[in-house]
Amino acid sequence: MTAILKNFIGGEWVDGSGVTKNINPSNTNDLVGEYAKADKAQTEKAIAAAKAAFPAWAQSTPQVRYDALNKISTEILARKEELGRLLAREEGKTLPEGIGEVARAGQIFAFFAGEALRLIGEKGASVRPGLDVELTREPVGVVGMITPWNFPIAIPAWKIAPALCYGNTVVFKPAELVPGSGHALAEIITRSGIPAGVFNLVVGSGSVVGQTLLEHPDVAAISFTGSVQTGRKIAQACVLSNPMKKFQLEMGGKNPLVVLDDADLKTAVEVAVNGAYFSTGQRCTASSRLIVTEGIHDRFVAAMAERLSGLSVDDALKAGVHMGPVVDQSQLDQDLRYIKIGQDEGAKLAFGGELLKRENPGHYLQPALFTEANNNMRIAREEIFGPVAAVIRAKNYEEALAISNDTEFGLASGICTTSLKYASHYKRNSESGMVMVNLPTAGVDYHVPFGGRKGSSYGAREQGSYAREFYTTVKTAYTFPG
Ligand SMILES: NC(=O)C1=CN([C@@H]2O[C@H](COP(=O)(O)OP(=O)(O)OC[C@H]3O[C@@H](n4cnc5c(N)ncnc54)[C@H](OP(=O)(O)O)[C@@H]3O)[C@@H](O)[C@H]2O)C=CC1
Ligand SMILES: O=C(O)CCC(=O)C(=O)O
Repeated sequence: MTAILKNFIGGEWVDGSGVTKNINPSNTNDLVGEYAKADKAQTEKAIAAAKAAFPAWAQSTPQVRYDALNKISTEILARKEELGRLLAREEGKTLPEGIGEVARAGQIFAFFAGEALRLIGEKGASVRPGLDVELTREPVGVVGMITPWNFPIAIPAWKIAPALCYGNTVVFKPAELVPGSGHALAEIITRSGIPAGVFNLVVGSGSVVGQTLLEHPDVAAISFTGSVQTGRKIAQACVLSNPMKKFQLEMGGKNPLVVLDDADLKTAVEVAVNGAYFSTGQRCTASSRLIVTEGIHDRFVAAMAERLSGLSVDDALKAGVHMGPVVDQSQLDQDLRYIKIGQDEGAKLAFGGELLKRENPGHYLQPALFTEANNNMRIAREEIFGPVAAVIRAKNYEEALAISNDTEFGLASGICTTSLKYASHYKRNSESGMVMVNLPTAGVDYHVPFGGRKGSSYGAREQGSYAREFYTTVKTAYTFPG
């Protein structure tokens, strides 16, 4: 019997009113852990604790915040192998991917430790004689964080670190499917020296914990990453709440990767395989539309099929595995449903798409590659969120660009080409928040803005110093010295 891991509310570890089980998708007989589920009343307590802690934390010195964030970073980085193993075990990323994600979380805390020292206001002349104008940034208040299962430590890190850095207090709800990494992060945060109530962890469902955060008048802002469907509900709730809440939404993608005739074939295949299938394709930045021009199309498809046949799909913790399992049965059902939809729509399943059996029972799916797809098909328009990509043929660069932009999403996009002219044109004209040249659409730096356009994102950018737009509010002060 393992102990049920508790929630952290107002500086204390507390029992929940239910339990959520964390199951290893590589081996569904393996119980990773059991976690106390918070109910509405406990979530309200966490909000009250965060509200009470806010005035003092908002006034804390940059040195205090630097020290806390730096301490969190140091512990995460020192334990990256162990935490990476936990992450891979609960989410199904491969071990190197899990360790990489943990390292990224540690680096994010280090970055925001430094940011705490860099937050300085501005002073300027007034348009009226004799007056001074000062611009300062103040924290927003209690921030509710609702995070998804696909990056169980990096996404919480890139929300919690800036929130604390700029003087906000936090109520953090990890995805119920993968609470382990969020819980481990919370333990580390509790050892950082921050006062009780500044950071609170409430594991529980979106419909209870998430909904309470959305409805509560003392939550000033919501930072959300997840599906478009839930994102819309969050936007609505934040606008209808009284007072209205600030909110930021990072949602889906249907990210294009354009491959031009002049691309280096080997590079294009590596970029496409990484972008579409690594992390089991469960990245909002994954390349799910591979838009390939006529002259390279057949060679690209043949090379992709060959490369995919060499990928090892197995237990995320096994050495040498390229792709772990799908996160759970419901996501696997969604992937299989879309594979059937693609076939029914007339696309050709050129590789994969079948369930795989491995030593232990898990959600193993052979990466699927469709060809002969067109951009009107559902497999080219709707986010699948699994290891499924579709090749769409284009006559030339101009048509490839038009297809690339013909989507309701706009998170990431990429192009493989050796032409400076096309690369430059694509960077300027691709309607996405992040553009990659000869690089996978997924996999980004932690010190620069992350976010998209159109249906992919709403509100201020996350990550890097741009995160301050969301986690602070600007005050304009006028002084007449007399
Ligand atoms: N763009 C991205 O980064 C991601 C996109 N997705 C997409 O979403 C699909 C479904 O995945 P899923 O995890 O269910 O995504 P959701 O959008 O449902 O979940 C994301 C987070 O929102 C919470 N949530 C759900 N409903 C509510 C609500 N009514 N009020 C407040 N919070 C809520 C969830 O809680 P809980 O799940 O704990 O109940 C979770 O913490 C995927 O197949 C994929 O297409 C998923 C993950 C990330
Ligand atoms: O591509 C990345 O590095 C980040 C992807 C991401 O944030 C997501 O899938 O939610």
